[in-house]
Amino acid sequence: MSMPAKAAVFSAGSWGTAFGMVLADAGCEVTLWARRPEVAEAVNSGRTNPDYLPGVELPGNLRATTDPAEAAAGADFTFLSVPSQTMRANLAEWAPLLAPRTVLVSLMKGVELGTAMRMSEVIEDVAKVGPDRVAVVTGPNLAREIAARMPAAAVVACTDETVARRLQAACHTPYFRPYTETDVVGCELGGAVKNVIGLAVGIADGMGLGDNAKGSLITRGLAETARLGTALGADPLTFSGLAGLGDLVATCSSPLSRNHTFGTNLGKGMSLEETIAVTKQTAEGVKSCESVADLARRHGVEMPITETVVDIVHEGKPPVVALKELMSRSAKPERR
Ligand SMILES: NC(=O)C1=CN([C@@H]2O[C@H](COP(=O)(O)OP(=O)(O)OC[C@H]3O[C@@H](n4cnc5c(N)ncnc54)[C@H](O)[C@@H]3O)[C@@H](O)[C@H]2O)C=CC1
Ligand SMILES: O=C(CO)COP(=O)(O)O
Repeated sequence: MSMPAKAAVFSAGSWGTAFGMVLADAGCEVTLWARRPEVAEAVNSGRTNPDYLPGVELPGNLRATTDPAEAAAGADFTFLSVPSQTMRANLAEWAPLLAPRTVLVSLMKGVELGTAMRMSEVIEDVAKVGPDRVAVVTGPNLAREIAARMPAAAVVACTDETVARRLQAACHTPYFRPYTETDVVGCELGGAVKNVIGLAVGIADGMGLGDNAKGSLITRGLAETARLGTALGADPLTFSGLAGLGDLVATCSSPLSRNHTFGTNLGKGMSLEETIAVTKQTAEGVKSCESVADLARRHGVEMPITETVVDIVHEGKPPVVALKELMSRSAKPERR
């Protein structure tokens, strides 16, 4: 019988903890790194993480530590689940501690501000590893539903398909069904841009614009995601899969989504400061809307919904004005 895979998960937020649970249920030996001792203590002694997943009983084979070296030791897979904008600094600290042949797996959905780099690019840059040692997990995976062991599919992507298959085996459970993919660029962009479109849909919901507006924003949002992806070498078909349409539908229809909820609050008339104050967890689109817009401008790609989100969130443009401008853009064919 082969040894169970060893997994390190950095860190113990909503998704790190829920995904740690998936890995544990799939038979991996999992160590979760937590920033705060009280979180590690709650996981180890109480089998809970009340700050991030209240009411969820964690499996006994999920251990936590605040020592990054202990978490990283001997891991076949090292999962990274911190806010995208702190990842570079976090990984710079952890890189010397990583197991020599570990595969680094991004669970994150963001684009770095300033560099406009995807998370796998930041990982390669900081950890000095090739693309065959870097993978991504993405798809319609709201942490609270996964933690309740509700069924979901996902994508595990790596340019090296053998690595993707190993990762697939490491996280396949009766309630979590991962599919392999080699289009890492498309998978990462799908996840990062859906957070921005999730904000846009939330704003529309908050304004009471109805379900036709929602369907229109989801579809046109997917069109601009695919336009950016194609310019960056992604396979356009990836965006009609779990990493694109699947994730977009889950986020844009769920009150569990932080990005959707953030947008809804803005659309209802809350100020940015008030909205940030009531948002307890990471809503990646708030920062990544700027880096996605930056990436699009660098490649000469038009992303009107993303630009509108930047205007509303960061430039203080009233949503009613932004709506009027979006609707009065010049008429054009649906596909071009
Ligand atoms: N929550 C969800 O349903 C899902 C989230 N994701 C992605 O997972 C990533 C993490 O998100 P969540 O776990 O939801 O966020 P969260 O806000 O629940 O947890 C963030 C974690 O990062 C840690 N953290 C925050 N600032 C840090 C810093 N400066 N240095 C080190 N650690 C720091 C926190 O202690 C916490 O453990 C994001 O990129 C998100 O888009 C992906 C799929 C599902
Ligand atoms: O990525 C997610 C679901 O797949 C979670 O979305 P939020 O970050 O908006 O909560």
